[in-house]
Amino acid sequence: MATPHIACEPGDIAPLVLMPGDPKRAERIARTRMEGARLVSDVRGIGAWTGTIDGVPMTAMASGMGVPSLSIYATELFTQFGVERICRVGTCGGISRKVAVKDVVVASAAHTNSSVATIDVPGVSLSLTASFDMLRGAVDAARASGKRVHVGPVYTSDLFYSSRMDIVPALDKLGTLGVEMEAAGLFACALAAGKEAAAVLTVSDHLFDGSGDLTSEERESLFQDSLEAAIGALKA
Ligand SMILES: O=P(O)(O)O[C@H]1O[C@H](CO)[C@@H](O)[C@H]1O
Ligand SMILES: O=c1cc[nH]c(=O)[nH]1
Repeated sequence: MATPHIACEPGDIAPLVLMPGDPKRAERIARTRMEGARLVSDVRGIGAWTGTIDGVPMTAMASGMGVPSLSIYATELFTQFGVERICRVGTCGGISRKVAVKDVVVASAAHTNSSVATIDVPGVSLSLTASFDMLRGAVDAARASGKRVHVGPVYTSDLFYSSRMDIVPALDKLGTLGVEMEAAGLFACALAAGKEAAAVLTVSDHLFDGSGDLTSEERESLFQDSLEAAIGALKA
């Protein structure tokens, strides 16, 4: 049965989902890393591609940008399409000076200014964390490839263009690796549905040094290391 935002039958979506923010990245994952990929839904230009990766059925489908957009797709996938695990394959801006552009960041948790952390249980700010098994799978896969990988908390911001850049040094001091816009929402949707999620991010720019920032074309295409770690997370 189709939902308002996904026009296919539950059997058209695999239990394991790779979820970039960018629909073009989802299509690129399908065309370059999937076997037998077929487009099963394309509502609002958010293509859902289902095929196999290393013999395992998987779907690649974008979240769009921000927690509100991601939460629509993640909730429908978890609650209506039998999805068990979603791994975000995203980009982030570096906050910690330990991370460099093109490095892989595996989010163990996500701090956020989004209401997803506080809306469900009044008076409580929820801990929004990755699934332990998926986290371990992502880190093992990333380390096996010999690439630079960092594991730790990220900051999920509701705003890309924020007037509060003054908070970044405090986040840095608390060990926050980078900033992006969806991980906390994904972890919250998984919690609510009793399912699992993780987030693997390519560092696309650095808040304290913009000299090596990726171009929009590179943001779309330079995600190979993150993708392999995300596949490791889904298969763990
Ligand atoms: O590259 P994606 O996965 O979209 O992730 C990051 O890029 C977008 C902002 O440019 C936001 O969605 C942010 O989270
Ligand atoms: O949200 C994001 C994503 C990538 N880079 C940033 O600086 N912010």
